[in-house]
Amino acid sequence: MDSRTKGKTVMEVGGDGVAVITLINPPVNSLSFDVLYNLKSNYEEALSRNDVKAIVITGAKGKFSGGFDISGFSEIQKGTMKEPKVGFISIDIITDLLEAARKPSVAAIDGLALGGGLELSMACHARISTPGAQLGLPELQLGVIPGFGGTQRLPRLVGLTKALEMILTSKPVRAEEGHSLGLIDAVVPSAELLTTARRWALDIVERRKPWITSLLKTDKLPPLGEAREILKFARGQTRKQAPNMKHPLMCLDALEMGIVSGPRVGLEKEAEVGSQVISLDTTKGLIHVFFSQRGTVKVPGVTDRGLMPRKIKKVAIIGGGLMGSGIATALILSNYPVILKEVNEKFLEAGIGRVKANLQSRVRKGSMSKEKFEKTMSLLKGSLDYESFRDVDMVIEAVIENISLKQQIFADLEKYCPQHCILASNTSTIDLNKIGERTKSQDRIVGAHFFSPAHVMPLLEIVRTNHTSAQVIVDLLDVGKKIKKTPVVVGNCTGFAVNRMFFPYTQAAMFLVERGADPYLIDSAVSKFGMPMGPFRLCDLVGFGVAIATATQFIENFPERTYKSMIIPLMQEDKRAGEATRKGFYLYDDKRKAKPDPELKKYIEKARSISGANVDPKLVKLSEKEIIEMTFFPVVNEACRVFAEGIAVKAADLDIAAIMGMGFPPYRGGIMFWADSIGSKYIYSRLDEWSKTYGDFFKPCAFLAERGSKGAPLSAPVEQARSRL
Ligand SMILES: CCC[C@H](O)CC(=O)SCCNC(=O)CCNC(=O)[C@H](O)C(C)(C)COP(=O)([O-])OP(=O)([O-])OC[C@H]1O[C@@H](n2cnc3c(N)ncnc32)[C@H](O)[C@@H]1OP(=O)([O-])[O-]
Ligand SMILES: NC(=O)c1ccc[n+]([C@@H]2O[C@H](COP(=O)([O-])OP(=O)(O)OC[C@H]3O[C@@H](n4cnc5c(N)ncnc54)[C@H](O)[C@@H]3O)[C@@H](O)[C@H]2O)c1
Repeated sequence: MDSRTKGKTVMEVGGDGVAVITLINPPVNSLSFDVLYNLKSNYEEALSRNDVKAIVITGAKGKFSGGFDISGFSEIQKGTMKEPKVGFISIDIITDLLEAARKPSVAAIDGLALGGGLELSMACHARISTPGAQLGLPELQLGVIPGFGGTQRLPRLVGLTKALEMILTSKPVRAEEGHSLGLIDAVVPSAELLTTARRWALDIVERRKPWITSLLKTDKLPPLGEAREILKFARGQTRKQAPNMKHPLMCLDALEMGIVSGPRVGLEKEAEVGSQVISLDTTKGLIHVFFSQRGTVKVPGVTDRGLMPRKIKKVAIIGGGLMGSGIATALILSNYPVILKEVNEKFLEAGIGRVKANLQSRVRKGSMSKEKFEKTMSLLKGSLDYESFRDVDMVIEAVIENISLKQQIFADLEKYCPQHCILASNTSTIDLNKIGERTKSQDRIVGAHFFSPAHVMPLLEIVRTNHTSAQVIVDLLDVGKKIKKTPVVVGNCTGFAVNRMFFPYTQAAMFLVERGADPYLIDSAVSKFGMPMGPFRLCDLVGFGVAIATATQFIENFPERTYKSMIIPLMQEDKRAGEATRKGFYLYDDKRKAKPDPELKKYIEKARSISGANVDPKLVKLSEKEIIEMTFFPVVNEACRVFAEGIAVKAADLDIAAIMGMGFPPYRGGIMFWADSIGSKYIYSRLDEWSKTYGDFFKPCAFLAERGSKGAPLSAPVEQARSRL
């Protein structure tokens, strides 16, 4: 293969008259333009050869195709690649050359057929798949739309309602379900895939099997009036669930056009819309997230050294509270045997009970069978001492946030655990060097910072000190992958990456409220921006105890940029501690529904009199845009510090940390990507102005000042010398 080309197809013609065209573009046989143009020429050859009666399309190495090559979108966005004529691939090649051919084709699907991969297969005249293969159109998740005919063929194969569900949720179905839906014609074992597909193709030629053109099918489509109603409902839901994104509605336009005006017009609309969505800002953000998420496991100086992860056969967890039980759940769900240690029988029983409850909720929802529940629970053993720690490969400490307790535990672990054992802590804020101070095992001490609830939240911050060995990081990255977390490797400091970014966000909100801004308007603006909830609703959810404990760490470590507000401590004095006490910034009813509380004013006024802050008429009347800037620019400022200090090795890691740890909207690409879309110059000038009026909390850091003065992107790499990793 030419090193400049990305993938190819190969064609082999058998003695039976079947041409097998194989898609080859590792690792997932994505459909790059090179693959697609190769496919076109192979196809033309197959159609012109007299010794070819039928065609089978398949993918190399157990995967049909993961869809269009996503890097192609980035290249088109950057202008480094020219987009082909609108409709050239979907209409000229896939429809007019392939589907309308006078020789039939069958798709032989192993492993997966996603996005453009499934769309290509739907243009074939039959589809044979192996069991368990994943079939789906996940394009909306990337900010694009199914653009190789998927908006037209999927509803015609599986019906409008199911097609909408698959497209709007981006969720794939397994081959067995695909078979019952009519998407797949037969499911056969891997070893029989090609022979069955070849035979099927010849049977179509011989008219022993039907020659089905998906685009012309109408039997699964509802009558027009009903279809319009279904689409109207889908539009309403989409507007509610994705209010800041245009591409899902544009996708529905293409789908509707095909139903109302026929599939050819639908294909044209799909091609037009497909090309328009590529340049949307939200699409740029989502595509950036796709690659950034996969990039977090590439850590310079760690993962490029040829180290192989060691096998972790058994894990011990210390502390079966909220976090320990969640971590245990995540591990046993991925088949790791786990020992859970607690202080006494009562706490141990409670911890195991929490793990059980986590799994039982899956059984109740039907996503876990009773047998699987029993089997999974059998991987968990309780313990009250360290005797059973003698053969564990990794320990994760998750006791309360108390330095001397953690120091004692790590000293004990050094005595009982084998020498190779990884010693991890789930601390949210404490310096890991302090935790390991009483040991000689600094090279195997690492942070494994999970987020609550640990068995649900997708992020794992892997915290590395200057002493942690690369091998330990490689091992933990592997565990992270096995338990289906997205790991981000960060350096050691108070709050690491996520909590450091989180802190100024709530602080800024408190600052604004003390100067007269309405907390409920702030929450509403932040939710509209795309966060799952505003800062005040979040404080209520997390609880004021946690909020105060975290604030204390920040006041101690970063006093020069901490805004000290008394609102939360004053409420806590009055036994208002957030949602758990049914009173915080909001009042909560039995169904946990939040409603504004007029009494809140009282606490704000009292806090204002303590801090000496005055109501500022400008801040009382902030627009939504100004609220977003005043709450998120301080976050950008802190993210810049984290980046400049080398706590994060790549700006894109902070994007993923913000999305998965803070709930920052993925379609904005993450905190640094969003900041660059606004421009460093503007962010710097706003913070600089506020710091002059309101004090050092807003003061732009040196990194932001330097880049802002030049208007340079914040995400451009920091010189290696300054990076800590
Ligand atoms: C006009 C166009 C119309 C069309 O309708 C649009 C589309 O088809 S849009 C597409 C619709 N399709 C989708 O949205 C599917 C997107 N892909 C996925 O969901 C998962 O990657 C998949 C399930 C396939 C494998 O999961 P896994 O086993 O956990 O593995 P992994 O996730 O770690 O990936 C391994 C490597 O493969 C890379 N790569 C993967 N796919 C693509 C791609 N399409 N392209 C390029 N690269 C791709 C990935 O970056 C990574 O590279 P690296 O350098 O090693 O970091
Ligand atoms: N709660 C969160 O949202 C969150 C998120 C991320 C990280 N963390 C961190 O996780 C850790 C645990 O937090 P949590 O919320 O699960 O606390 P928790 O109070 O719910 O649980 C702590 C558990 O540790 C047990 N324990 C105490 N000493 C022990 C010992 N010597 N041996 C065995 N067990 C012992 C306690 O009995 C208790 O059950 C803390 O370091 C915290 O900072 C918490």
